[in-house]
Amino acid sequence: MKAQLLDGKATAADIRRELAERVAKLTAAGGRPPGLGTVLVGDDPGSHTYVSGKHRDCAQVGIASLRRELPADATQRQVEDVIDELNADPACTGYIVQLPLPRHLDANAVLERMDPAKDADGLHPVNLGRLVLGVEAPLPCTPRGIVELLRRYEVPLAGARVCVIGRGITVGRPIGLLLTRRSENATVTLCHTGTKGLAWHVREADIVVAAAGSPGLITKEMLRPGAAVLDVGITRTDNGLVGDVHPEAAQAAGWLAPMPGGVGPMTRAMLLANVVEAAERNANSV
Ligand SMILES: Nc1nc(=O)c2c([nH]1)NC[C@@H]1CN(c3ccc(C(=O)N[C@@H](CCC(=O)O)C(=O)O)cc3)C=[N+]21
Repeated sequence: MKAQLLDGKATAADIRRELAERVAKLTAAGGRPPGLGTVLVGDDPGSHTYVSGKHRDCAQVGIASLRRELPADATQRQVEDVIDELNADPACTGYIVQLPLPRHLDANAVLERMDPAKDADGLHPVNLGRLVLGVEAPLPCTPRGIVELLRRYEVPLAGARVCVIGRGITVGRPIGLLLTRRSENATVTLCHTGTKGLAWHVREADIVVAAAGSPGLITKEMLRPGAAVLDVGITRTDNGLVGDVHPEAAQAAGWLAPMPGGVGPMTRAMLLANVVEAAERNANSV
């Protein structure tokens, strides 16, 4: 039996259509269109591709684009000046700082300087804190995209055993906070490079979120037959992009969000959703 596809590409396209209608409503009322800012430092080709994709998505939905690019040797001061500028710019509804930043820069200081109300990534410490507290705030895009994908395909979450592999700030750390809310009610185990007996933990899981960045880490033999498997790993190799889930794992999985075409497009769609929601909040507060 082959796994049912969790089609992130098609689902993201549906979400963009829904968001385009909400943007049209905002602008029909005479408001200015929402604007997404991106701050890109350096010339990592992967980062450039991602940022360009985000602006293409914006154009489709009616969100204006504000691109800010700095050279790889930009100083902390120069990056923070751009942050201050976007915080003050009324045309910028929300923005992201593309990660990772070059190593000589202090990424945490940059993130803390952002206006939390303009944090389209949900990665500002105040917003991560609100997530812990259960206070409404922009949510981290990849975890939100994963939950949305599972919901739309009606993968059972309540009581499900979820195994997350990877403790990164954008995915592994925050996703447990979303999935263990009362509204989702899953039970989450967070595995990482220090985990003993990874295969055992994966085998217990109804849902596996592979976000370690380790090519082919999750094999068919590790999976509980019928498990939902979401491949969030992306490793650039000479043979193109490789995910964390071994290609043969599809034979054991009940559902599969592949890479590409799974969680990546959902991440981008949730970024747009965070911006549209921020614009709606602004419209309601004037
Ligand atoms: N501040 C910040 N926010 C981020 O959300 C963020 C970041 N920094 N840094 C890098 C990672 C990575 N990331 C991806 C988003 C979409 C795809 C995506 O759409 N992938 C396509 C394939 C893309 C391709 O072919 O290159 C897919 O999976 O189908 C991939 C990766 C967001 N990130």
